[in-house]
Amino acid sequence: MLYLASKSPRRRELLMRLGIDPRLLDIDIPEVRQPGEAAFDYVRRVSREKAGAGLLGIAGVPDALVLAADTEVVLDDEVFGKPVDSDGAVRMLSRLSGRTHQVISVVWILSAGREAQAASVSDVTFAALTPAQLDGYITSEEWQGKAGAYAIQGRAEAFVTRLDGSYSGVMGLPLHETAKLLGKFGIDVFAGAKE
Ligand SMILES: Cc1cn([C@H]2C[C@H](O)[C@@H](COP(=O)(O)OP(=O)(O)OP(=O)(O)O)O2)c(=O)[nH]c1=O
Repeated sequence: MLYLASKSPRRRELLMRLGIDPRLLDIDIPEVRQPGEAAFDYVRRVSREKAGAGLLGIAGVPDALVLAADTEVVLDDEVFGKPVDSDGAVRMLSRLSGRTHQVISVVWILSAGREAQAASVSDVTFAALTPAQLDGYITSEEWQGKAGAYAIQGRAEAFVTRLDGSYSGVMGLPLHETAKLLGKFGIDVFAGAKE
């Protein structure tokens, strides 16, 4: 049985695209980068902690696999998580405007006896945003709950002049890497296996 340790509706939708309908685990991990912690190490750690918290929540369930992921936006080695309010969103989007940033997603699968992980790093280039575009985007509220204050799967795709990497990875769950990872645990998404 596959459990998804995530509150993100996007991650569930993306897993369902692979034909998997996971059980959901509600986890809440503090996302705080340690001083001196490299951006990539931070994303890996948080992803691992989410999976670990999920596994704790179902301790004793036989054959359980827990999948979790973390996605962060990185610019100039600064990690942009989810903005706390609209001012924070304006600050992040103003920084991303006219520049190329990285989106790092790490997927982690954990079972009682085994774990494996995969990462996806994408380069995303934004056009220079006009004040009107920025205002309009803030009003749309699509930035809420999204790393870097944007969702590529919505209006913000119109900001993107170039994407070098994984679209699903930017959205929160890189499907190529996830399918490969599931294969290591005996779940072949192309064989129609559901769990
Ligand atoms: C950059 C980007 C991020 N996002 C989302 C994916 C993630 O939900 C979120 C990044 O925050 P995360 O901390 O990775 O995930 P989350 O808090 O939403 O969910 P959970 O920890 O319970 O799994 O940003 C998009 O939906 N589209 C995008 O284009």
